[in-house]
Amino acid sequence: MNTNSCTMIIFGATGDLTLRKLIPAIHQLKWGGYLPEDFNLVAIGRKPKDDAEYRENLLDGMKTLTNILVEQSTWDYISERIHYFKMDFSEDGEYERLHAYLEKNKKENNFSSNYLFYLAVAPDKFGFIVKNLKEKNISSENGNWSRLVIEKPFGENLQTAYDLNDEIAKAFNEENIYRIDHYLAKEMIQNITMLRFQNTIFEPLWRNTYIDNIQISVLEKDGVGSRGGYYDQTGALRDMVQNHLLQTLAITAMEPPASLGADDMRDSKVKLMSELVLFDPGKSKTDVIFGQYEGYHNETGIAEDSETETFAALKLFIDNPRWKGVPFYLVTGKKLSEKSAQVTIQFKNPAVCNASGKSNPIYELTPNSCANILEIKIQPREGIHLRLNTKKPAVEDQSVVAEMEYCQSCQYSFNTPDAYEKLILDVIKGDSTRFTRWDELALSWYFIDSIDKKSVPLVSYKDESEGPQEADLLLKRDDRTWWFKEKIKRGES
Ligand SMILES: NC(=O)C1=CN([C@@H]2O[C@H](COP(=O)(O)OP(=O)(O)OC[C@H]3O[C@@H](n4cnc5c(N)ncnc54)[C@H](OP(=O)(O)O)[C@@H]3O)[C@@H](O)[C@H]2O)C=CC1
Ligand SMILES: O=C1O[C@H](COP(=O)(O)O)[C@@H](O)[C@H](O)[C@H]1O
Repeated sequence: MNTNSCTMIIFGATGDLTLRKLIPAIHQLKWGGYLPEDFNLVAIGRKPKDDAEYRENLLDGMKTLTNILVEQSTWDYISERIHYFKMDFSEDGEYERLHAYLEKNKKENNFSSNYLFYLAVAPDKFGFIVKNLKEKNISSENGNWSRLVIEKPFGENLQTAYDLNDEIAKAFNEENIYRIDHYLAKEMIQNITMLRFQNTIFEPLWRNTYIDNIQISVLEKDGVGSRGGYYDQTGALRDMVQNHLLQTLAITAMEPPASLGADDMRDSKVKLMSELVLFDPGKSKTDVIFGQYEGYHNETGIAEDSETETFAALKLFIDNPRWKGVPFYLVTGKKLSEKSAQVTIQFKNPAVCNASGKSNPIYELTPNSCANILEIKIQPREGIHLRLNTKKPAVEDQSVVAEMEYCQSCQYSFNTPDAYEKLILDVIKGDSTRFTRWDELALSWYFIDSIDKKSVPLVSYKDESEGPQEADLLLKRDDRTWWFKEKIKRGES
């Protein structure tokens, strides 16, 4: 048995995720020499196509939707191993055909008996597919493995997430379930752990004594595109905040784990997730802002009277001694003026700045520009930005801000693997460190469910703007500003 050989079976293989992320990731894995030799991909879609047409669609998608450089011999190699299987996965009867197809290919074409099932489908389809995989006995035998990769969002709220988890647990053991959150595989999100725990200058300051507030912003330039049907049922809170933003928050704010191993890391994140609170759940109205871009109703698949939020900003707290009193501001939205993601840690003002303000000749800075800032840049540019106060070289004493920039993507751009490459390889190797455990997920839903969505008014914002003004007021009330806006003003990436 070759544990690294694999037959990957993608449900939803004609969809956006497969085109934009999964196939490019397979291409890059092969190009980098990481794809197992014994690899085949069964691509399940309901549209009538043959292999040649499907492979052509994938190649077009890679060329037009991604910026990867398609290498001809790499593409020739993987495209031969991609097999289109027409199937309507909402029909029970179809699974017997799939079973027979896999068995036949195992015998005749040496397909590996290690199965990687990838559910790149709308969340309401997860349970049905998994139930049928189990009932129709589509799994590996004789010491081979069957692993299940489930996309996000995992459920629509705490209850449906529980129901889904129960359904999946009937078919797969926890160690074979890989709940994906691709932000966990982004280089700079992983780097947060290194930065905190491998630099003596940060960890002692990582607490309310020294930190004023933390901001996590994930902004997107694109609108909903071809995903209107899915997105309109989901909204920004469930599409982005429940998973990517809360996971980023957990990694930023968790207590030091006992080790950097999968379970210790996840134990620390679980503890943190259990401590998330809105200042006052009754205050969803003021501490949560929902927006919708003006052109949203013109997108395909959007209900005429849709009130789905495409922008969400919120202020929350972590109820533990380390973070008591420190607000965390989260923001995400579509159709904004730029695509970027960052975590910004604003330290407290130095005493001299607070005490004297403009009357002190040393500090002619405004309180905002006085604060030390540590910015972890996740995308598009990966890196770290640190803002320090220094003395301006002059006869008189004056301070000046020194902006220190480390551009990681400038140094490593060609070698940095995309998140999906790392995640697919992790599944093939059986390493679940970068995946979400059930208890983390349940707690994140518990927090999201505490937001009284109905009490939050929906405001409109201009396409390609910086979001609704109401989001500014959320910080202005606290005498603060969004750091991502400061960056846009200065034209930084
Ligand atoms: N797109 C992205 O950037 C990201 C997506 N995700 C997650 O990935 C999952 C998939 O998203 P995405 O690819 O965007 O969704 P799409 O709507 O683009 O794709 C869904 C796919 O499922 C297929 N499908 C639907 N019903 C059936 C059926 N009964 N039988 C066979 N095939 C069917 C569709 O086929 P058909 O074309 O015939 O309708 C389509 O190929 C979601 O859970 C999403 O949250 C996560 C991160 C990023
Ligand atoms: O999970 C999702 O993520 C993408 C954004 O991912 P990124 O890696 O490009 O930042 C988002 O567009 C999509 O709506 C959501 O489902």
